[in-house]
Amino acid sequence: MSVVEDIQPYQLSATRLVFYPLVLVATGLWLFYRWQQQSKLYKLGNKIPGPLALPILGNALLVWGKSPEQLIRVAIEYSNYYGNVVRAWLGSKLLIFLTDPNDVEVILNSQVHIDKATEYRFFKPWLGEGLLISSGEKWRSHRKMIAPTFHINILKSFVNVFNQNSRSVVDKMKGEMGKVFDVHDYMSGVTVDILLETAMGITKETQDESGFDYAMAVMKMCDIIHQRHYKFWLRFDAIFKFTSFFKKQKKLLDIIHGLTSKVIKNKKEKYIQNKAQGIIPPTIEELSKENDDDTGLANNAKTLADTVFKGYRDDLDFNDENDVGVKKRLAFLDLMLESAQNGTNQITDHEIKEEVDTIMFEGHDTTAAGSSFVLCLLGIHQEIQTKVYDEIYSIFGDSDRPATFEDTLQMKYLERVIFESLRMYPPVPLIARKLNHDVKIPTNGYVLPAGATVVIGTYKIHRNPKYYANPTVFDPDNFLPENTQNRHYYSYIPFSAGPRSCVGRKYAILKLKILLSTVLRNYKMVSNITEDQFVLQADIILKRTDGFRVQIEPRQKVPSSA
Ligand code: HEM
Repeated sequence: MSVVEDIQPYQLSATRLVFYPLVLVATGLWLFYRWQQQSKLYKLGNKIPGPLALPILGNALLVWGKSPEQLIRVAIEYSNYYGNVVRAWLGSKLLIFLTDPNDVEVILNSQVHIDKATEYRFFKPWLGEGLLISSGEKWRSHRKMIAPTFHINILKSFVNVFNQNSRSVVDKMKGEMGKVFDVHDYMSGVTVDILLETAMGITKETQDESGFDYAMAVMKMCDIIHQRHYKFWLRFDAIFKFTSFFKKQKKLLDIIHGLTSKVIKNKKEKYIQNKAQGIIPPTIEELSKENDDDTGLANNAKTLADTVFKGYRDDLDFNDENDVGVKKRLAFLDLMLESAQNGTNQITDHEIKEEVDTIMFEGHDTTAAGSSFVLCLLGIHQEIQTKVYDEIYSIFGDSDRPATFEDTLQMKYLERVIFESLRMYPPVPLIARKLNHDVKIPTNGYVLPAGATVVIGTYKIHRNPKYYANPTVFDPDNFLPENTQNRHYYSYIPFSAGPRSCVGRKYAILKLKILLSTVLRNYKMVSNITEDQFVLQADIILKRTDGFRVQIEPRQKVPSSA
């Protein structure tokens, strides 16, 4: 019997079933690869240095299965090896990493390259088309409307909210005396409480169970989005929908959106009732122009931040110095509702909800991580903590009085400490943009093609020895005026820069000064863990996966000279 006769009919059909589809898939992949090689994206992308890419997969294996801690190490290694412009292929997706301030300026300072990368889509079910992820005309008009709600006069009206909540977290931390604990838990809790009040007007007194549930839901949602960034399979909606994370996300979003919608509805009803009685709240313009003669700070109001960020040319510097003090306090939500009702801005209730949700997210994880890093660093660098406390003592003595806005202007060394901490541990370590047009950058005249995703490595830029003499040493003097004045503006971008920079920058700095000074007036931070033991994770927000572990001791309210 011949060999062919030996093969049974069912074996032949099985061969056909497996073999032909395989040939078809392989041919399809090969044709795709050939087509890809001819594309402009591919040709321009491959002129940029980067690791050897496999057909179809590109460099995906370099990141496959890596934990967030490993990813940050891989990114730094490749950037050290290939230089300031590095390309990588994730399948057919081109990523270009930039770490030279001159190149970064071309992207961030542009009015054209303002679209966010597709990775930001994980926020969409939560934030909708809010400021962080929207693009085009919608982003432009909302930015124009929201930036003025962060006017320094409006921020000043939040000083008491910052004080009360800072005092309250100090009381809560008392139970940790003598133990090693994760200070991020406390910083995260107080940040959400402050945001509930400043963004939505929900105070401790008016806050019922739903306020607490909301705070927990915001924290858990951040966690799910973190998971979707670093667990590769969760990136695909088709898979994510069948996981327990999806069910959890649905429940959390019901809580978050339920509360925001309820608050907006109640506030709108109240606004209409008040209006009928002739009670009309002040407009954003009125609040921004208001002058309080009693503080007399006009010429004194410039801070280090004004110098450090002055080269950004963003929309946050509307003549703040002339405006001092404000008596009325309105949450961002009230201001947006008011401007929609009085016809100044065209914004629907749904859009207001998206913007409030966005502020709750953006304002939370960033400042919680920022404040936690500062407290850990001060626990490690005792001599710097002593200097910070001496400055605080010179402002407050041993009193327990709350901080005023004027006090925050005197916290010059603390401000340098905050800036230095944001340099070494920027809460947003990466900024990603999708290019819709080709763009030429100064480094080697490379042309970055439309369709590529540009990833700006803030963490790496901040540790460039060309701009910081000892980049890995925590040294607040990096922000002495003589050291900042000639430094490239884009070598320090914790809040991003240009038209899409952080709208909450001034809010964040003011809040951090009050919160941190209140904690330090009551406790001495202590840490046995040194910086080289920090385990950092690369993610949307830079955190320590080993936890922000510190100890606290009661503060002896005396200056070091006593
Ligand atoms: C230390 C604290 C903070 C840091 C380091 C920080 C950093 C940033 C960065 C880097 C961006 C740009 C993100 C990107 O392009 O992908 C951004 C955007 C933004 N931030 Fe912040 N942020 C902080 C605090 C806040 C606070 C407190 C708020 C609000 C209360 C806020 C609201 C926003 C909003 C709404 C955007 C989007 C702006 C736009 O696209 O036009 N941020 N932030």
